[in-house]
Amino acid sequence: MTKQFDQRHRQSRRILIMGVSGSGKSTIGEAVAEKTGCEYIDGDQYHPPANIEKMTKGVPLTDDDRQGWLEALADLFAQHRRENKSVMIGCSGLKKSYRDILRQGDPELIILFLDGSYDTILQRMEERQHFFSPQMLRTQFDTLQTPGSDEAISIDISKSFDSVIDQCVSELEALD
Ligand SMILES: Nc1ncnc2c1ncn2[C@@H]1O[C@H](COP(=O)(O)OP(=O)(O)OP(=O)(O)O)[C@@H](O)[C@H]1O
Ligand SMILES: O=C(O)[C@H](O)[C@@H](O)[C@H](O)[C@H](O)CO
Repeated sequence: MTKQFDQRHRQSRRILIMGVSGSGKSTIGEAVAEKTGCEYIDGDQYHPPANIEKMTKGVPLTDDDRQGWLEALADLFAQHRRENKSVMIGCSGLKKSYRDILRQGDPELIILFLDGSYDTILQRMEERQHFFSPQMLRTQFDTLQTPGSDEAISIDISKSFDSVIDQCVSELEALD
């Protein structure tokens, strides 16, 4: 078991946990946030109803559909930064330009990229109940602009659930 962060000796920080649909943002993000003592917010909660309706019908979102949603998440990062509070937000953040919008909320944003293959993620998606259909996974990979090591910390999600959580926690601890 990885040790908990000692909150007394650490600055607050804002963390984006990103990756295609089904990469584990909600499940891994919530567990990592809990272990590191920070709040977790699922970006899906901030989609306007029209976006959810579109995805439920199997229609991928466009840049325009995502614009206001990304701005709302950037505002959340900014609010936490102003209040000197830590937060982790799960958001696909597929394109560099999307991550640039999110960084407007915090230029020092820490990014964890949940990196996995199409086949691994497809299998996991097929085993869950969710409004986002596995048939749309290909479009997520088509849109994804993989962040380099200068932009994000890459996490290998092919491993077990606990091992992925431990990877995330140790990477964050290493930043302390
Ligand atoms: N390392 C892992 N090993 C096995 N299953 C995993 C692992 N990580 C996540 N999962 C499972 O994969 C599925 C997808 O994870 P999750 O719903 O957290 O992804 P997500 O990125 O939040 O998806 P979405 O963006 O569509 O909401 C879940 O059923 C989750 O339990
Ligand atoms: O940018 C996008 O295409 C969307 O954010 C999707 O990735 C969904 O929000 C989500 O991941 C499905 O639950």
